[in-house]
Amino acid sequence: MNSWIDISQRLDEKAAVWPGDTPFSYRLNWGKRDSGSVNVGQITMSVHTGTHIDAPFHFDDEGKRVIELDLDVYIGRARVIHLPGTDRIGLNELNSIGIEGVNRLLIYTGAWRDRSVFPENIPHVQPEAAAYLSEKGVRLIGLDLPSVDPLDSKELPAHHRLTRYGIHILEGIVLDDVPPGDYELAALPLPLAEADGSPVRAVLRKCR
Ligand SMILES: N[C@@H](CC(=O)c1ccccc1NC=O)C(=O)O
Ligand SMILES: [Zn+2]
Ligand SMILES: [Zn+2]
Repeated sequence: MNSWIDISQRLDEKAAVWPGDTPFSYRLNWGKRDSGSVNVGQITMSVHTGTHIDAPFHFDDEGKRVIELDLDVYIGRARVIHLPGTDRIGLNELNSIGIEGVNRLLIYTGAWRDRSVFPENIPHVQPEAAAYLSEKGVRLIGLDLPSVDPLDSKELPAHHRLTRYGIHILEGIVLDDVPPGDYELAALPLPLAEADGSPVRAVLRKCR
């Protein structure tokens, strides 16, 4: 039996959020003692907290909402690559590794070290990489970072360009202990009808 590797961030009140965004909270609304039978909780969070996917509606008013996203993208064979110490993910970086025929590409950068603190600086995806990625077959890109664009970007060029090329975005994965190679991935969004993003439980299993 091959066991699944959890590559999701833990969700508790220590989870780092985008500056000014809603903190994560889980609250027991009804205690078993009050209800007589059950504990019933409530969560409050930004959908961009921890390990999550972006729907195009996040950066485009006309873009797809989470429920409209193709599920095939989030389950299936994925390649993990390591780009430690890089400040950008562009054609040079991707070319030197080779990603022919890869449909789901997960990138370890190691740049977000302390996940209880929102990072100050992160590597970003160069928009020019989107065409190259799609030509190679990539339909999902996942990073161990809170965004595919620089944190101070308002235009979000990588988000837009990736989406234009049919590449879906997975952010905040944890690849610290995952060697490069081929895996099966499952990282399904919740069936949120209107949302611009969704938390996911992302898991990998080594392909044999
Ligand atoms: N684009 C970011 C999220 C983002 O930009 C954001 C998330 C929550 C609150 C504010 C945000 N951006 C504000 O400029 C992301 O990739 O998830
Ligand atoms: Zn996001
Ligand atoms: Zn994003």
